[in-house]
Formats: sequence, structure tokens, C-alpha cells
Amino acid sequence: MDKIVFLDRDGTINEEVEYLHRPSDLVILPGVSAALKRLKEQGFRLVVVTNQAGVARGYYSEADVDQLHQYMNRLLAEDGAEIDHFFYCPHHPVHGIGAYKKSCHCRKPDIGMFEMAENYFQVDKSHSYMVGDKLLDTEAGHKYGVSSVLVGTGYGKELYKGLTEEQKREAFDAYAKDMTAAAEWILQKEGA
Ligand SMILES: O=P(O)(O)OC[C@@H](O)[C@H]1O[C@H](OP(=O)(O)O)[C@@H](O)[C@@H](O)[C@@H]1O
Ligand SMILES: [Mg+2]
Ligand SMILES: [Zn+2]
Repeated sequence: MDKIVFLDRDGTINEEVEYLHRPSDLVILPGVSAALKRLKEQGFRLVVVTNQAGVARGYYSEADVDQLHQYMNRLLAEDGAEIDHFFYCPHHPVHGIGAYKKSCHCRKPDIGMFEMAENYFQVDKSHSYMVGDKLLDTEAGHKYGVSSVLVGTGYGKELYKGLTEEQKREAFDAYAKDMTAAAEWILQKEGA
């Protein structure tokens, strides 16, 4: 069975730039490479699940998404933090051109991308996690059946400030200020 850390992309791995698609605009957040490397060393597979409605909106193409992911992985691989698989949702239910405008099963908070991962990995849900900077990320993780961590990078910090205590209890299993703290929480939970 595979222990997986499902990772949101924008705001979690890299700086949130509205509809990021140019490699030259990609900035990996501080500490992310080291945190991902640690998780890999402890036997986790790393799987990105990212909403890329910029495709539906006509801002960039699927080829641009693939190219960005290849570039991102070249940078991460230099630090021993290579992503094992990228999944993206190119759709949007309202803002979309042609076939991209649809209420799909892959856009988070739905779980289609997690299910697609089952074609590549034997997901051990009891030792797998979702990390992201929006509630749609943690909701997707919960819906799929894995523990979820909200990170305080990207949109996470501001979002967290506005939540009631009840929302904090229900929406995620932990709040971590960044990917370093999220990895620490995961590894402690795993007793690593
Ligand atoms: O890796 P993520 O965080 O799933 O990617 C989402 C962002 O690319 C994108 O999300 C939102 O766009 P949509 O509502 O899905 O159109 C906005 O917050 C954009 O500014 C983000 O870039
Ligand atoms: Mg995000
Ligand atoms: Zn989709």
C-alpha cells in the first residue's frame, strides 16, 4: 500500500500568483523542498491535486500546465523533492469555454483527482493526507477519507483568521503555518 501526501499546488507548494502559468512566475515557497524531501524519506509518495480553471477560462492551455509542472519538478528534483504525479482539473462549472465549462467530478472540493490517483497508486487512506491553503482542499481530503491540514501560506492565513472555533474543528485536522509545519505534524502523527 502507498502512503500519500496529496498536495494542493498554488499557495501550498508555490507562491499564489493569480492563474499561474508562466515558468518564470513560479516561486517555490521557503522550506517546501526540504519538507517534501523529508516526507519522501519517510516513505510518502507526493501527489499534486490542483484546480486549474485558468484553462477553462481561456487564460492558458493544458500544454502550459504540463510545461509548468515539468519545470516545477525539475526544480524540486534538484532538492530531492520530486512530485510523483500531478493531477489537475482544467474545468469550471460557470466560467468556461466549450467542453471545459462543466460541473465535473475532478474540481476540488470534489474528489475525482484523488480517485484518478488510484490508477497509479494503492492508496492507504489511513496513512495518507491532504495539505492545502483553502477549505475546498481540506474538504476534498475529508470527502475522500484522509486527514487534512490547512496551511497558513497562500490564502490560508487570512482564511484561518476568519473562521469560528467550530469551523476550525470541523474543516481540518490541523492548521500548520507552512509546509514545514505541516510535514512535522504528519510525521509526528505517523510516529516517524
Ligand atoms: O493549486 P490550487 O490552489 O488548487 O490552484 C487554484 C489556483 O490556481 C486558482 O484558484 C482560483 O481560481 P478558480 O476559482 O479555480 O478559477 C483563484 O484563487 C486563482 O487566483 C488561483 O490562481
Ligand atoms: Mg491553493
Ligand atoms: Zn474537472
